[in-house]
Amino acid sequence: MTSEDKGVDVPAQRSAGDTASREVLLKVTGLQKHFPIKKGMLQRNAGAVKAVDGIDFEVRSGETLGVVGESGCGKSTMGRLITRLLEPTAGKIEFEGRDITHLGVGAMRPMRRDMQMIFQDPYSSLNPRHTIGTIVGAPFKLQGVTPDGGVRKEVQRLLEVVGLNPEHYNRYPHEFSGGQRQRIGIARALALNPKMVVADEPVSALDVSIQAQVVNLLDDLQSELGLTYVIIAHDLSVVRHVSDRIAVMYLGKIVELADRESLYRAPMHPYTKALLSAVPIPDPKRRSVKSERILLKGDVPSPISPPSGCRFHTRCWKATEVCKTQEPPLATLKTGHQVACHHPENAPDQVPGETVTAAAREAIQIVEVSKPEADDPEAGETAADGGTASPDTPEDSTKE
Ligand SMILES: Nc1ncnc2c1ncn2[C@@H]1O[C@H](COP(=O)(O)OP(=O)(O)OP(=O)(O)O)[C@@H](O)[C@H]1O
Repeated sequence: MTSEDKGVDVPAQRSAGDTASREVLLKVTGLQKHFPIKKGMLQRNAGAVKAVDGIDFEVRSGETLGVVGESGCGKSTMGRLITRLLEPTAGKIEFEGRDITHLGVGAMRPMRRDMQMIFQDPYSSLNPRHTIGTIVGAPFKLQGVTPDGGVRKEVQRLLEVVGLNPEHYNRYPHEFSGGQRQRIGIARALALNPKMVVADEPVSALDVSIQAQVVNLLDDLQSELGLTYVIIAHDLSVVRHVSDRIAVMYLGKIVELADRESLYRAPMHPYTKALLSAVPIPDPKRRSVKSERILLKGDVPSPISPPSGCRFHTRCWKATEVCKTQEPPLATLKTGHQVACHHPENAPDQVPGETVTAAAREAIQIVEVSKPEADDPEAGETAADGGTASPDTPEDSTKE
């Protein structure tokens, strides 16, 4: 997010090319997670929730991969799979070239130092009965590690790194605001000096005025500590300025994966185009310009029985007969830009000559929205996002 978006200073935008030459830290191939549905006294198998249904991607050392998509598309499940908090149904996960797909708890323990997770809800992810000193110091205990200078000193250093007062070591989570609690979660994640951090909706439970501070903190920590991030978010405005590349998920699949610039400038998947139409325009000169928002009319189908062919065809305004029957592969149609679509935007049609179905003509509603004035940045974010942020402490006073 820009200073125009949020009214705060943010680091300069990163260049996607910066990380392209770095080594691959995480490689995911054909990853699946199907949650079985059991029914009746005998707990018979009655199908499965196909939460993640065959995804491939890589994350390079030092880069940030943003993962976006609507609620229920499988983002959190993907995050828990790659950090091995969940056992995959199929596919392969490699970390630094090592196959970790089915490592047991014991074999994973040393790997846990290198991959950490930050959770969405800073209220429920911290044990209310533990002091923040105990919470942030817990990873040392779990790993049986004593840092130089002792746990207390290191925890206090970590609290300072994330912008909290080290003197608050003995305080309890309820004494902190939402933004401060998320900083505690970040300090805990950093304790063992990880290589990769998976942040699952790290700011969506926070007030919009505090979201930028936490995103900026993550960005600063990445530069200082050389971290690699996978940042999960349900809307594109959160990951916009911190991601090098962005993966868009829909019903358990990656439908588009591209360099940030390329994705925002010329999205290829109609679903991405619809998501982007809800993101505020960051250019202050164009803020008051009217723009069109694409409202997808249909509900998200069930991941228990996703639609045949392209999973998005039931909500897509470009769908043709081939979309109903043939699943489009995630193909590289431009350098650094992969898309799974028979009729992509901003690229040659992969199945030209097909006619749009009658249902597709009814699939969307175009709404003209006036973008808010430049001097009211936060109003813009809320309006365009449908006001999704929940109330929080009004100011995130750190180091009080
Ligand atoms: N333990 C589970 N057992 C059964 N189904 C599950 C389980 N965890 C997730 N699911 C289902 O898998 C699908 C994907 O869920 P997931 O939480 O990964 O999506 P998400 O994109 O992160 O959504 P949200 O932003 O709402 O968390 C959903 O339909 C969800 O109900």
